[in-house]
Amino acid sequence: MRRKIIAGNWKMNKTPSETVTLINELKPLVATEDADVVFCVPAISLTTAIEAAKGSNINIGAENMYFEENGAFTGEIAPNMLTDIGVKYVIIGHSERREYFAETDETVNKKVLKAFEHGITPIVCCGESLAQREQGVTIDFIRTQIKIAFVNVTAEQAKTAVIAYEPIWAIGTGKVATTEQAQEVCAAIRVCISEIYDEATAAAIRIQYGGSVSAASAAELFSQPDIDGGLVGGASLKPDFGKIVNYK
Ligand SMILES: O=C[C@H](O)COP(=O)(O)O
Repeated sequence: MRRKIIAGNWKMNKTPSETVTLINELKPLVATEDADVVFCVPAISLTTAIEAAKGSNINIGAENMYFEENGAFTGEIAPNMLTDIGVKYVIIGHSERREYFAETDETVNKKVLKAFEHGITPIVCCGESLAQREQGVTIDFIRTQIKIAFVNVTAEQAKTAVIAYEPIWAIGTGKVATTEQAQEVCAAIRVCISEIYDEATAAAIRIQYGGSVSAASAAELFSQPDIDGGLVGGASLKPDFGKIVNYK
């Protein structure tokens, strides 16, 4: 039985001081022993967030990371800068990074490899556009994203990875995928992982759904056989996130 993992993606929201306030507010609400809870916060707030989350079950993750060790990459964050302060998770290849910051399947793969090299768990994002869904190419597209993201990743590494399936048309739109749509794609991702590796790897890897997850939709989504939790945007900034984490 896979352990659920419910992560908040704060995106570009909250200053460092607002971060302390929000973590203190959410701490008692997200307390659970039944799932891993991760808050992915802006880079400038990581240290503050780690300090504020001390003594709680909240893990702190980054929203992005660069794939080089160090050097002339102005504005980027190296993997050892994250591990040095105790960051355990990093979101990689979010659709907003792909759309606005030119990330590609290839850079996603480089970042995934680099995260594993440094012992950081990647939350690898994939997801189709509305046009792709309407063209009937969703599964083909997602399979390509997954296959490239996992090039040269070992089975042992893949077993510890997290994949977030986020249909782009459902992000921040209030238009959550139906439970059937979300389960269908998450199941297809698991099949893809079993083809790349084996059944054991497919059974171990955790697959989240993301896209307008709310307190109202979490229970049904997270009880699907291939959905192991969620990557939550807007609702992760509100007390509602407590209800999502304790969805049962
Ligand atoms: O990473 C999170 C997703 O982009 C979902 O965002 P949302 O819950 O605001 O739709």
